[in-house]
Amino acid sequence: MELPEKFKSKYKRLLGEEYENFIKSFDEEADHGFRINHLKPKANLQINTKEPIEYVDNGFIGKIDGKSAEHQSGYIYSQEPSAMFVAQVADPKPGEKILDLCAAPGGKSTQLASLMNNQGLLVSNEIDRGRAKILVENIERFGVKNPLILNEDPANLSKHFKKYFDKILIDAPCSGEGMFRKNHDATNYWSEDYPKECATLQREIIKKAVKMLKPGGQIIYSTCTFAPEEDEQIIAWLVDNYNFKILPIEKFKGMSSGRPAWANGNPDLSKTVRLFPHLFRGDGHFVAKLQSLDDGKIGKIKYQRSNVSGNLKKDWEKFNYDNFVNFDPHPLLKFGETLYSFNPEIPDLNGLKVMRPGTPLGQIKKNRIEPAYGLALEINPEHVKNKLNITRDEWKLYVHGDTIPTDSNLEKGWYLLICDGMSIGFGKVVSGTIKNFFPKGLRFKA
Ligand SMILES: C[S@@+](CC[C@H](N)C(=O)[O-])C[C@H]1O[C@@H](n2cnc3c(N)ncnc32)[C@H](O)[C@@H]1O
Repeated sequence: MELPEKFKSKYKRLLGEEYENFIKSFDEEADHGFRINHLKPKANLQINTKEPIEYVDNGFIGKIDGKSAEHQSGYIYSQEPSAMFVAQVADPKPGEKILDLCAAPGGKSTQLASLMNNQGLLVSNEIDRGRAKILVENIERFGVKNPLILNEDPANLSKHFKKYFDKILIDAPCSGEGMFRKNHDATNYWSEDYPKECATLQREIIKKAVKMLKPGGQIIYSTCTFAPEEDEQIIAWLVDNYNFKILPIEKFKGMSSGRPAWANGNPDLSKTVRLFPHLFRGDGHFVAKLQSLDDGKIGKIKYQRSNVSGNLKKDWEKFNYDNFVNFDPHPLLKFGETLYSFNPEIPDLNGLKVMRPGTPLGQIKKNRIEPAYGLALEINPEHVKNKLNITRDEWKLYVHGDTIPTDSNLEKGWYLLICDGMSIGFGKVVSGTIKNFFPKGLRFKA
C-alpha cells in the first residue's frame, strides 16, 4: 500500500526495529469481525462462529453479510476486532449511567448496551446529523431498550448533564491511521500536522466530557490511530490538567502497553493499551481508562416528564390490549407523531437535539396507533399476541417492501413477523395478504 513518506519516516523514527513489521502489516488484508447480540432471544442463526475472539464473549473473526436476516434483525453487528476491545475496557455495570459521546455508527454503543443488559441508562451522542441517523438505525436494529440518542455538540450536551455520568466513552475523532488498511482513501486526509490538529479537537471534547462526569466516575478514551499526539500525549495532558489517575487495563494476546517515552515520560502511561496491526489481529486502536479522583456531589438535574394526554393514553391502552400481553412500557412520551417509552432518568429534553428519546412504541394516527418498526426489534416476542413465522424467501419480499401472500383464514390484525426465530418487523394481515410495514428508507434487495 502507498503510504505518505512523512508517515513512514515518523514511524521509522518512533518504532525502530519494529518498523519493518509495522509497515508490512499495511499490505495485509484488513481484519473483519462481528458480535452476536445477546439482548435478543435465541434464534437459528446462519453464521460461522469458528473463530471466537478471546476478549469478547460474543465476538468472532469473520465477515458478515449486511443483507442477511441476521443483520437486518440486529442479531449480529459487524465490528472490526480491535474496536471491540474498547467497550470491554469500559466494563459497564448494569444500572450505570453511561455516555457514548462520539457514538456513530454505533459499534461501541451497541456493545455497551449488550454489556449493560438493558439496565441503567445509555446515552449515545453523535455530532454529525447524517451519521446520527445511521446511529439510530443501528441502535434500533440492536433492540436497545429506551436508549437516548442525541445529535449534539459536546459543549451543549455539557450544559444539560452536569456531573451526571458514571462513565463516559470518548471514542474520539482522530487521524484514523488504523483505518488505512480498510479505507485507503483515509491516507489522502493525512498530513504531518493532521494528528496535532486532531489533538486540539480531542482536548476540547475531553474538557466538555470532564464537566459531565460524576465525581469518582471514569473516562474511557480511545482512538483508531497510532499517533502519539492523539494517544499518550492526550492522556498525559489530561492527568496533568485534571484530577484523574490512569487505571490499569488487562491485556490479551498481541496487545502492548502505551509508551511513556512517546509523551512526557509519565510511567503510568504504560497502563494504557496499544493494539498494533503487526502484533495483534486487528487494524489498530489505542485505549486508556481514567478514574476521576474528585469527590463531591453529583449535579442537579431536571428530569423529563411524561407528556401523554388522556386521549392518547386511551388509544395506547386499546392498542396495547389488542396486540400485546403483559406489556407495560412506561413512562410514555409523545415526541413528534411517535409514542415512546423512555428512561425516567433522562433530563428534560428541551434544548437538546433528540434523535430518539427512547423505544418507539407506535406511530400516532387519528384515534389509533400503528406499531413502530423499532418496537418489533426490541420487544420480546412473548409479549406479542399475534406472531407469524415466515421463510427466508418471504423475508426477502419483506425487506424489499413487497406484500406477502398468507393463509386466508388468518385473523385480520398486526402480526410480529419472525424468520428462523428472529423478529424482523410488523406486518398487517388483511384477507390472505401480509401488508408490508418495513420502513421505506430501509428497504433493500437481498
Ligand atoms: C471514531 S468515530 C466513532 C465511532 C463509534 N464510536 C463506533 O464505535 O461506531 C468518531 C466520531 O466523532 C464524531 N465527531 C467529529 N467531531 C466531533 C466533535 N467535535 N465532537 C464530538 N464528536 C465529534 C465523528 O462524527 C465520528 O462519528
